[in-house]
Amino acid sequence: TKVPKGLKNVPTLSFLDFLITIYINAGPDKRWEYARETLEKEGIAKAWFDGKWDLVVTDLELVKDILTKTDLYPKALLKESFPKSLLTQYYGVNLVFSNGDEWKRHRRIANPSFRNLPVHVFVESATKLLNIVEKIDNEPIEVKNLMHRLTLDVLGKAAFGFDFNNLEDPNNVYVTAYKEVMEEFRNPLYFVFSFLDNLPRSEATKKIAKLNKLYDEIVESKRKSMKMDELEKKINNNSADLLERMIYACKDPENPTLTNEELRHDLAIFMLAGHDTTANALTTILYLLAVHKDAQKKVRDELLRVLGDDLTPSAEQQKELKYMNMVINENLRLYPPVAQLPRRFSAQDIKFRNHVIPAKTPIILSIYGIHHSSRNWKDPEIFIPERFEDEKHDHYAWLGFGGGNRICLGINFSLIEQRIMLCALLRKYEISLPEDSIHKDKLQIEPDVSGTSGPHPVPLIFKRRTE
Ligand code: HEM
Repeated sequence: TKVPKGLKNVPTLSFLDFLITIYINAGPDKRWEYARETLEKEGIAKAWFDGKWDLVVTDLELVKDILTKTDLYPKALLKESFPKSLLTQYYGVNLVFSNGDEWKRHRRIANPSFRNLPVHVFVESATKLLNIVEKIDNEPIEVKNLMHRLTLDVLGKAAFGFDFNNLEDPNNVYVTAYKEVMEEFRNPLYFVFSFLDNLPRSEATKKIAKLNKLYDEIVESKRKSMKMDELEKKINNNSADLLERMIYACKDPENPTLTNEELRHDLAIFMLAGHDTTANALTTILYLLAVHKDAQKKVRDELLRVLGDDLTPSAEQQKELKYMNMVINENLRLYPPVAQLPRRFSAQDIKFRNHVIPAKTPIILSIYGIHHSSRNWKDPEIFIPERFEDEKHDHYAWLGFGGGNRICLGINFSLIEQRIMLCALLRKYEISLPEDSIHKDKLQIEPDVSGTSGPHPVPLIFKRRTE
């Protein structure tokens, strides 16, 4: 396709390289290898994708503009990018994929729900996790699967009071339905060639219908049966889930309300935004601690000093877990679970340096690239938690949770969940990587067609501590 005039002088990422990355099932790390030289030098590049020219961005000045001027750079909505896709059927318009007033309506209802976090849910799941690990002392346990089961349980309970019980029952019917739907979404062909969405996918549609029915029933029954004074009580004693808090917020005459369908789409996106991301983050952080024994010891010493036997750090204590927090940041820098932000596009022609980004150009912000660029970080491939000691880095060089007003709503949710799981595991276990691990030299990362990415399965050994 013809290159728009304003993008003529923007360097081009090779389409052949792109096809190779699809063919070899490359993760964000391998894709960055192909793009690194161009993007480290220029900060922007154009890439042909699905019949259009996309702009890939790592330049921090432009990144700041994109994240702060959301009217100039709205998000591409699913129904616009993939009109007939299963993704659109399942996620619809929601808190993550919406713009302007519609987004404000969702965010206003959801914001207060994230103020009090369900620490009891985290602790309950941490206890179940320990029960599982305890039975397999000193043998490799595949951590990625375990962390996905754990965070699915946490999210189900915290978001809508549903116990997937995936830690204890890996083949629960709803878990299977959820996994199968996610598998359908992962097919890269549908991202690259969206015309394929015109073909019927009846099996996949049925699976989605099953999950939608579950969410719908939960939303409807809560809306109908919950009396306001009951809800208020639950909110006051912090036992209400996110959905109940959102339903309660809808009743406030000051707030615009959300329909049952909109709430269902929010639940669906919470499951993706909150479960896979934190699961991948926990997996990679456990891998890093298994490989960097000195860091593991420092995190453990610190948590024993700050918390002793307690499993529920207060807000004060969480701040005191300084080294753990640095390791959490460094983990999200090295292995950002959201490797690239959902696409934005330019709402009008935008001047940038000597280029003019034409209106409607799809824009991809590469978090992986920003986190691994030697322009932003010294020795970007090396694990150095201390680099976060005095937060000297550029504000937009670390975007683990995004930035600007579309910044992640679940930051504290995820951070507290991660801290509690690390406290639970490290206090009792010494973690190490088996000698024959495929990750021995480097963590092997899976493809990231949908924007979220994580490692290939990571078996780790948990040896009970004797001290
Ligand atoms: C390590 C874990 C997590 C990571 C790495 C992560 C990352 C992100 C990123 C990068 C964004 C920005 C997306 C954009 O600008 O287009 C985002 C947005 C969002 N995240 Fe998270 N997230 C995590 C956990 C969670 C959790 C636990 C929840 C909820 C339970 C959550 C809910 C959301 C929501 C609702 C948004 C959309 C906010 C908006 O547009 O107003 N996230 N997240």
